Amino acid sequence: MSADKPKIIYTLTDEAPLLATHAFLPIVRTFAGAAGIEVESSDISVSARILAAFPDRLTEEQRVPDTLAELGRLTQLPETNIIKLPNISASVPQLLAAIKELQGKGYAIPDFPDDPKTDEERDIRERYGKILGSAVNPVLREGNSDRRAPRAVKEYARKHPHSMGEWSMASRSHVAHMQHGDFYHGEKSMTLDKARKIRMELVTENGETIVLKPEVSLGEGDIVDSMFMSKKALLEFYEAQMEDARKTGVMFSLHVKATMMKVSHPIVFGHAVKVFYKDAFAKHQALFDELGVNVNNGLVDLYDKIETLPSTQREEIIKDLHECHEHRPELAMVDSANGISNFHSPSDVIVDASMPAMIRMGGKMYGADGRPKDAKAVMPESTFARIYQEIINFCKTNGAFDPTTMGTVPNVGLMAQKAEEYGSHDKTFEIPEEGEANFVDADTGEVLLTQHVEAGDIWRMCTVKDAPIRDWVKLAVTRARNSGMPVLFWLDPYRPHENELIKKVELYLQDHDTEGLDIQIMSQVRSMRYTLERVIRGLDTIAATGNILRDYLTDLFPILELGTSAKMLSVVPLMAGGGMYETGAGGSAPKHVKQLVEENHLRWDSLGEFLALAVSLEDLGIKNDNEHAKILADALDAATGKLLDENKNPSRKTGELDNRGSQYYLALYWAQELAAQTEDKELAERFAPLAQTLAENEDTIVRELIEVQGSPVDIGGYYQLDREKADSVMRPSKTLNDALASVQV
Ligand SMILES: NC(=O)C1=CN([C@@H]2O[C@H](COP(=O)(O)OP(=O)(O)OC[C@H]3O[C@@H](n4cnc5c(N)ncnc54)[C@H](OP(=O)(O)O)[C@@H]3O)[C@@H](O)[C@H]2O)C=CC1
Ligand SMILES: O=C(O)CCC(=O)C(=O)O
Ligand SMILES: [Mg+2]
Repeated sequence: MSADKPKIIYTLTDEAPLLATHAFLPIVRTFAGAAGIEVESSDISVSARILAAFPDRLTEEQRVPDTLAELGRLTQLPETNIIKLPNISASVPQLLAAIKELQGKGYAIPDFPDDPKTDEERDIRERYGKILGSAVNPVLREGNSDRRAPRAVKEYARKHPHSMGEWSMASRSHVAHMQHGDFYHGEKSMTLDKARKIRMELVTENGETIVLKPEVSLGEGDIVDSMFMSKKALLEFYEAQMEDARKTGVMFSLHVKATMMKVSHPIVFGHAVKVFYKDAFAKHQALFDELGVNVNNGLVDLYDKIETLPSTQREEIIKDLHECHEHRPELAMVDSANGISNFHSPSDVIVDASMPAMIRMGGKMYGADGRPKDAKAVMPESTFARIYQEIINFCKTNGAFDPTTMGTVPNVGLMAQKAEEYGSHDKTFEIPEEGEANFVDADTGEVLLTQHVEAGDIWRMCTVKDAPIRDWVKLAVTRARNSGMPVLFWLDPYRPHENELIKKVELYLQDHDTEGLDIQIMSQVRSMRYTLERVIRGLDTIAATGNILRDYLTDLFPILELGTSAKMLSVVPLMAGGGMYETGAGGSAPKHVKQLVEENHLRWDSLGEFLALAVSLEDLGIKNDNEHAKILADALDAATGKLLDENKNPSRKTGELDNRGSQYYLALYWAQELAAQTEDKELAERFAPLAQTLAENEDTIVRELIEVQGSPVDIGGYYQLDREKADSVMRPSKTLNDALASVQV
């Protein structure tokens, strides 16, 4: 293989996207290979990341390289081209399940120490800590985010609108957030006048200094925030909201992002569970402590830990838990058939996807009886929760959005170099005792920002570097120019952090030619209102937002506009010059894996991946001056358009065309486009036979892909698939496989 052969790095991730890759990668390799492009896979699944963390516990054959670290290094090189599929951002219950599966497969990795006591346990806990939550994205996303629905996708949604629940003026659904004592309330922020090393320390009431983070190095012009959430205020808020929901007879639901805010939100989640079941906790606290029950990991943790108890004792606890429901509101359910409630696990309800689903369903969630009902959506932190109340108000007044006429809301999101909450993971602390929580200049001893905190409060530092802000502003201007759409910066001058950002945005906009562009800055709530007024008139508006709103809005609008965020194009122009091409915003869809395993039907839509690959190839073509890559990219774009026109997306129902069938049609149209193009005769000739074989055998291939459906399949694991088994499940058409294998590479 020549050293300078252009290369795409294709990530292997988890769950549904990984299964889809088993079918799609051979297609990609066939097409790219014929054009002289190398496609290298890189396993960043949660299981691979676990194994990479414990080489000392594994045999030589079992060891795997630290691919994430390697990919992180590559993001710094201008030639890097990565296709990044959604991966599991693991909660503790997911991590525990993955560990158990790997141990069962003979890997001598250690148990997860929830409450480490020895040095060895602390070391293990630290290694696992790096795998938990959003561990991949902050490393790879070394650029800002550009997410949008391409025109063809938007037109498809207009022609084939998804279902939308009705909204009524009488809907009782609403958002509840804290009014004081949350991160928004007490936030302090500053732009650094010079490069500084900052220490995070707590000076307790009795004068002791506890260093929580010895040093964070920041540069001149970087923004740094200190914020805390008061435990006392949080508990009072939960109590009041639960009582309000009970009295008014509306269902209670909790929406957090325990994966991305992997330190703070599990704590916030755990408090909700403890308040809801406070009588049972009061009665059994000593036993729960002894058992090491930690409901920050969900009620599932409690149920697992009491498994070891004698049955009478266990049943008494369960009875006491059930009794709490008598004095509490009805809880929203994740899986009513199996009694799985919103409190079961912190990663079952993830706010970016769960709130749009509720809004799409006319403001409803499922109750214990399996019926959709109005719900109180509790999001303690008010900083971003307010946007959801604004859109709910809008729907109550104007009714549900109409996908056939609504405008589109692309996003330009600030996230590079661990911007904002992405960088807070190792700078978030649960405060051990009352005192002053200070940011101190490690060289001069100067106190830069200070907060008065109490035991149990959550205190954190968020930072955003200056260079990513410049890059974000540039990306927003470029998108405004290329799309002709107005850009709104969703920034709230009352929030100290965003006020610092506003100053920079105003300054850096001056570096660009903005003549004729419509660029405005508005607070989040006003931005939402302004955008929605345009949306219902069919007008498009780019949202330029910070990292959390990037995450929230890039599920919210696509889910309303397209039915799923998986149909979106998601590009990360890496600041060092390379590119990362992601697939929509949708997650890794555990429910889809269940359907595949039980019925051999994969409803996962790989459209986002097709769109990402086309841009990746285009970029490769431009940067390497590689005509083949450009032709492949154009042909793939056209093929994706045809796929949408012909409506060959996966069906949700077993027995109909699924992900594999959709990929077959993509390969057919792609080969046909290549065979038909006249720019490169050799490439046309290479693909003509494939186009012909795939077309001639359409009935056979589709039959082979559909007739296997309907019965369970074995993929050899959940977190670590058996590659061969997964290949055979995901590639059941011999005719298709032979046709692909016949292409000369
Ligand atoms: N970029 C990344 O790496 C991301 C990773 N995640 C991770 O994914 C996991 C699950 O996240 P969660 O938020 O619960 O979301 P899910 O993956 O469960 O997605 C929510 C729903 O959206 C629909 N959906 C999502 N993607 C597709 C697709 N490609 N084709 C068709 N439908 C799709 C499915 O609806 P239906 O079931 O009705 O078919 C799915 O159940 C978590 O571990 C999370 O951290 C989440 C977001 C981004
Ligand atoms: O980083 C994560 O954990 C989730 C990312 C996500 O949901 C997104 O980027 O849309
Ligand atoms: Mg998201």
